[in-house]
Amino acid sequence: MSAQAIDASVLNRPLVMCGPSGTGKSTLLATLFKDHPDQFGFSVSHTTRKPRPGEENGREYHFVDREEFMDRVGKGEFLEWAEFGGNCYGTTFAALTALHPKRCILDIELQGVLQLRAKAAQQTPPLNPVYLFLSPPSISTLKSRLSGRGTETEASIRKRLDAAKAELKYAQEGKHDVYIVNDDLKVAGEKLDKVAMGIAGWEECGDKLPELDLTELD
Ligand SMILES: Nc1ncnc2c1ncn2[C@@H]1O[C@H](COP(=O)(O)OP(=O)(O)OP(=O)(O)O)[C@@H](O)[C@H]1O
Repeated sequence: MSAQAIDASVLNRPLVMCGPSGTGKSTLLATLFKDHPDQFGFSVSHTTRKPRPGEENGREYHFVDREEFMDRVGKGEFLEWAEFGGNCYGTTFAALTALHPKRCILDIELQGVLQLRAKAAQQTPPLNPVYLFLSPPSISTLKSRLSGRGTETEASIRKRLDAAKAELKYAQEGKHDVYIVNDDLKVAGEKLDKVAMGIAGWEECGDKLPELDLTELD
């Protein structure tokens, strides 16, 4: 545990990790979780896709059929949901509550962030997430990280770059609480640590969003 003052009230606020695919969210979160075991929790999402070998209901996902999923959508249980490739995916408010007293970390895409923004304040008790945007230092770095990861096809990289454009455009509106530029992994990691642990001064420890030319993503 850090010797610095911790703002306890902030730990009740879900931390929403935003940022384009390939910026380094998973890499930084893996270090955060390793450095602070049992302090944070990732919510288990619901999906209508079939479990893959080795996946367990309630661990990787809550696996449900479309009828149940839509029933839950109708009841307003999801803080965000979307359909990808013919399957539905979403996060319920209950999945967040289940993590208590661990601080909940959400890694969601722009559409999810927008839904969460619209619904969070209406919950009882109201949810007051901290929205953190992880920015690449440049568009060329983002591209090279995405292709360097070796996990994506050309088509999937194209899709991710299109989505990155929307993510970055939205970030430029200045609506996130904190921006961190992931240039040097260690420096970015220290900042994420401060924000996630709610260490006094976390709101001011971020970076200025770099001026990125989004046409480089065309
Ligand atoms: N600061 C950094 N310097 C150099 N390479 C980095 C840095 N941060 C991340 N990377 C590398 O960039 C690639 C993308 O990182 P990562 O998979 O964490 O991105 P992500 O934002 O979680 O993407 P997705 O949303 O698709 O899961 C990885 O190969 C990772 O090792």
